[in-house]
Amino acid sequence: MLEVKNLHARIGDKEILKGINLTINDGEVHAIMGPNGSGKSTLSAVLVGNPAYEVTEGEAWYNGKNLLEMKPEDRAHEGLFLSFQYPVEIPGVSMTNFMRAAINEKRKYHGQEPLNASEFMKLMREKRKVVELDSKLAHRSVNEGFSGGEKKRNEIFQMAMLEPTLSILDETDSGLDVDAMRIVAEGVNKLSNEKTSTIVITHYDRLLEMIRPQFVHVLYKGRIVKTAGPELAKEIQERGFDWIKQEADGE
Ligand SMILES: Nc1ncnc2c1ncn2[C@@H]1O[C@H](COP(=O)(O)OP(=O)(O)OP(=O)(O)O)[C@@H](O)[C@H]1O
Repeated sequence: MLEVKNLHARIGDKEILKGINLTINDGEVHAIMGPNGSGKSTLSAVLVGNPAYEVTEGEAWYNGKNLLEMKPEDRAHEGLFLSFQYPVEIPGVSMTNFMRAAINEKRKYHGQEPLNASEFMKLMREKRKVVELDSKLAHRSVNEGFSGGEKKRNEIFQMAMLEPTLSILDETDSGLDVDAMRIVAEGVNKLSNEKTSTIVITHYDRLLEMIRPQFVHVLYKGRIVKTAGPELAKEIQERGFDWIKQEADGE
């Protein structure tokens, strides 16, 4: 699904990613943890093609394609999805129109006919049920005046609609309460299958208890310095990051 090799990236003259190596196979769920400022959000931004970051070295292959050479919108059309730490509000654009444009752009990219109004509404209804999104929210402007939890549910709804193959959920510091965490976790669990993969960026062991990743990575100073199973998240919760920092700095 995804193979990242020796990825280096910077913003301005500050190097943030300093050689990331990460392999994600179909059907796997990976968690990325790490102290504040270690580069977690930067990694997700670079993978989806945020132009603010410059890749200076390394490679990223996504289902056999050179991810770094693809335009950001094509990465999305190819099935990459990023859920933001802080979802944006788009006043005046209804969720329905927003999703219809997104779905039909993706269909066009794959040489498919656009969905007509009734096909689209049927899909909306189906997916709303999966993530238990209130129909009133679906008819309002994108995220406008939504509570934090409603924005999260809405993002998971967008994910359900777009059927990504690789989802990156950046939940670091997003201040999720227990209910919002459950929404994210249930959404990920319901939408996961053997052909999709997920990267969850989080500080919360609670979220990982619900999502159960097979791999937990620790990012520190722009590198993945430790990889283990879900027990690592528990250990970090109990012991913090200092011991991992010491191990990494001592090398
Ligand atoms: N636009 C920017 N301009 C300057 N520095 C930036 C910019 N974006 C990120 N950085 C810096 O890059 C480093 C890594 O930031 P990043 O947001 O990737 O960390 P993070 O691991 O996601 O942190 P957190 O856990 O606090 O969300 C930080 O030192 C940050 O200040």
